[in-house]
Amino acid sequence: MFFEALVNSVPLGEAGSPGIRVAAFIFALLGSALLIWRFLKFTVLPAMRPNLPKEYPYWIPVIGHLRGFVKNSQGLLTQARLYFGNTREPFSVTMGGQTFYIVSRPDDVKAIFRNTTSFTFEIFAREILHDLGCTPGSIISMYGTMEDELKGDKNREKTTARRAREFHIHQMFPGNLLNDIGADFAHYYEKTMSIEHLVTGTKYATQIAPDAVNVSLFTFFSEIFTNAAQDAYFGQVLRKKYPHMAWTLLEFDDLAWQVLFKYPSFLSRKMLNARDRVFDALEDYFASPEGARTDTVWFTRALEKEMRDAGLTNRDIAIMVMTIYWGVATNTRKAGFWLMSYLLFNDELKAVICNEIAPAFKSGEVDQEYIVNDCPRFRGAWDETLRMTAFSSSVRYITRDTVVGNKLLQKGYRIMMPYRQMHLNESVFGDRVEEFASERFVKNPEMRRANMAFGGGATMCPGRHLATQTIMVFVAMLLHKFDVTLDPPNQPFPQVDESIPVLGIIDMKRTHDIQLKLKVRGE
Ligand code: HEM
Repeated sequence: MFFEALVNSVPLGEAGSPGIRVAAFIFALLGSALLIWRFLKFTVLPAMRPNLPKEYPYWIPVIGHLRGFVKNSQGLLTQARLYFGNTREPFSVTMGGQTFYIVSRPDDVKAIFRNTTSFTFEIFAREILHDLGCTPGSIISMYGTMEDELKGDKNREKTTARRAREFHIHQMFPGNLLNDIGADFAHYYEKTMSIEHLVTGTKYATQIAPDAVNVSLFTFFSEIFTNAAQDAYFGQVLRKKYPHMAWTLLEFDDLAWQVLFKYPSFLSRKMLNARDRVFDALEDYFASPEGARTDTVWFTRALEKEMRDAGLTNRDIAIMVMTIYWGVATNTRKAGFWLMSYLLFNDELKAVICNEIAPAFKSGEVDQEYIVNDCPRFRGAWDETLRMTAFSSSVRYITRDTVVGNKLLQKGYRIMMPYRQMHLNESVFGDRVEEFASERFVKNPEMRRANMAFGGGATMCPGRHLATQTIMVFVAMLLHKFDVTLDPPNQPFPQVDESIPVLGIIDMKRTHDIQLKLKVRGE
C-alpha cells in the first residue's frame, strides 16, 4: 500500500503507465540516495574529520574519477588541485575503487621520501613483476616477504633488490663506473653515426644527397638509444642471435600502458606477444655459457650472480632484467626526443649550444664530462626539458597512520606524488611554468633540486647521471657532426600524448614525429 502510494506520487500526469511510474520512482529514489550519499561523503564527513585529506568529489561510487584519469591524468589532477583552491594540501582521488592521496607540496613530498618506515615502495614493484609473469617465489627471493616490507625499513634485512640498487649506483654514478658505461654508449654512437650506416644499416633513413639523409626523429632516437643500451648491457651474444630485439622491446614499450592498466590478456595479445619474445630472447641469453658473455658492463654479470645465488631461474632472471632494459629504453629515447625538439624549434638556442659544445671535440674524441659540466646553456635546456616532460609519479604505500603537514595519512592507502603537478608550482619555478624557458635553470641552478623528473628518496632513479650524460653526449655528437634541420621547415611542434600512462617521460602523439635533414658538416 505504502509503496503504491509512493509510486503514484511521482508526477507524470495522466500519460504515465504503471511501468513507467515504477521506473520513474526507482530513478527518483536512486537519484535522491545519490545526492544524500554525495552530501554526506563530500560535505558532512570532511567537516567532521578536518584532519583527513579532503576527497575530490565524484558521482559514481567505486568508479570515481577512473575515466578522467585514464583520459588525461594530469588534467584531472590539475582540476582537483584548483578545485581545492591550489593550496597544495594533500587531497584524495578515488579511481576504480582505489583511493590515492595526492601530495605535491615540496615539504610534504620531502617528509614522505624521508620516512621509509611509514611509506614503502616495493609493493608496487612486486605488483608489476607479478603482472609481467614473475613467479611468486622469485618475487620473494628478490624483495623478501610482504610481512617484512610492512615492518618498515629499519627492521629489514638487505634484500636482493636492494643489492641490485647498489649495483646500479656502482655502475652509473660519477666516481664509480659511469665512465665505463658512458664510453660504451659513445662507442655505439660513433659506430652508427655515418651516412653509410644510416642508409644501409637502418630502415628509416632516406638518402637525399651524397652527404645528407632524411630521418624521422623519434624512430631514429628510439633505435639508437635502445641498441646502445642493449650492446652495453648484453654484448654481442645477444646482438648476433637477436639482431632486431630492440624493435621487439619498443613494440612492447608502445603498448606497455596495458600492463599498467592491467588489461585482460584477450585484449592485449600484441603486447603480450612482444613481451614474451623479449623474455624468450633474454632467457636464451642467460642460458648460454657465461664465458661467452663477458663483453658486458660490470652490472649485468654482478646482478646475474646475485640472482643465481638467490635461486632465480633463467626465466625469472630474464623478466627482472627486462624491466631494467625497458626502463633504460623507454625514458632515454623520449627525453632525447624532447630535448632535440626544443633545440630544433629554436635556432638561436641551437646555435648557442653548437658553439658551447665545440671545445668538447678538440682532441678528436668527445669529452663527455665537458659536455655535462661545462656547457651551462645546454645543461639548462636539458634540465628544462626534464621539467616539462616528466609526467609520472613517485608512489608509496602507507604502512601506519602518519601525519604529513597537518593531514593524517591513513594506513593502507596509497600516495601519488605527481611530478607534473610539482613542476607547475610557480612559487618554486617562477613565471610561466607552462612554457619551456631554456634559461630558467641557468639563472638559478639551485632549482635542479626541485626537478623531480628522476623521482626522489630511496627510489630516486639510479640511472639519472647516465641518462643525463648519454643523452647530452649523443645530441652534442649529432649537432657537431651534422647540420640538423627540420625538413620540411614548417612542421608544428610535437604534441604530448596525455592519454597514455608512462613510467617517466611523456610520449608524443605518434602522428607528430618530426622529419629531419642531417647534412654532414664541412671540415
Ligand atoms: C631520461 C631518462 C630517465 C628518466 C626520466 C628516469 C626516471 C625514473 C623515475 C621517475 C624513476 C622512479 C623514481 C621514484 O619512484 O621516485 C626511476 C627509477 C629507476 N630508474 Fe630511471 N629514468 C631514466 C633513465 C634510467 C636509466 C638510463 C637507467 C639505467 C639502468 C634507469 C634505471 C632506473 C631504475 C633501476 C629505477 C628503480 C629504482 C628503485 O626502485 O630503486 N633509469 N627512473
